[in-house]
Amino acid sequence: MSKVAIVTGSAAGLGKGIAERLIKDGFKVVLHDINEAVLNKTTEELKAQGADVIGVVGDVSSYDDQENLVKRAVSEFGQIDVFVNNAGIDAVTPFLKIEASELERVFKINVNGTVFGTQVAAKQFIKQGSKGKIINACSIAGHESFEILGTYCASKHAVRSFTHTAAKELAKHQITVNAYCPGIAKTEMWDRIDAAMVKHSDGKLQPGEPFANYTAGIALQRYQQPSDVANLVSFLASDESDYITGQAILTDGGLVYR
Ligand SMILES: NC(=O)C1=CN([C@@H]2O[C@H](COP(=O)(O)OP(=O)(O)OC[C@H]3O[C@@H](n4cnc5c(N)ncnc54)[C@H](O)[C@@H]3O)[C@@H](O)[C@H]2O)C=CC1
Ligand SMILES: CC(=O)C(C)=O
Repeated sequence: MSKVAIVTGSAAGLGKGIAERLIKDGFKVVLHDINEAVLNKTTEELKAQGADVIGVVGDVSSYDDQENLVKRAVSEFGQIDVFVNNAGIDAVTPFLKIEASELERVFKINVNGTVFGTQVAAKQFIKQGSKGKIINACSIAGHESFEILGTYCASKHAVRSFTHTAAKELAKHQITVNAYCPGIAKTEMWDRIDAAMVKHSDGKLQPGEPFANYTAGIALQRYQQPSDVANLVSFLASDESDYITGQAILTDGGLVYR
């Protein structure tokens, strides 16, 4: 029987790449995103390629939406095996200008979203009496704290911490919890980060320069493709990773060394 994976924030970017790879690996996939129009487009695109997918609209920062996501997955496909907490947002602000609204917005999605996704997935795995795999989007920013990315970095450090705690508590149910930590991938997220870094540079940086500066530090001398990230998630979603839990694994072409 085919396994079932849920991937949040999978209408575009890294989440879409992960969904495509899991489909190739033989999974039925539940796509999920807050952006209904793009989600519908991606769902139709993948169905047209023969994939067994459904799309569910929702906001990861809402526990009810996450519960509904699992309910929809189970009613459509009968069970779940893998839950990828991929959805996340960025923020670029000099430290002295960080406001409460930014902290709340970013933590609600990146941290609360990951915690709620982990909770609803784990409850379903326990109900099924099956093993399960929870895979979280962390980042190089969950291992290192970069200038003017303070809120984002703190949220990803929190994701790494919750990955450790959840792994320890859920291991007795044969549920593993791991995280993938990408480096610099040219998705819409980095387009936004680049534009914001230019805005905060007082005319010192031109569009494209922040991205170029970050990628210049990559040992393998190229920026990341969604497929690079998906390769790691594919492994973490497979039985091959059964003896790995509580790890936040870097996939960054050689940028941050831990
Ligand atoms: N792009 C990069 O270089 C890196 C990205 N990451 C992480 O990987 C994950 C994916 O990043 P990207 O694909 O680059 O981002 P992206 O911004 O290009 O795409 C994110 C997707 O998530 C959706 N989304 C946003 N808020 C949501 C919410 N509240 N509920 C449901 N869906 C929501 C968006 O509509 C979008 O389709 C994020 O957690 C990000 O922090 C980590 C390291 C590097
Ligand atoms: C987008 C991201 O995760 C960075 C800048 O590390």
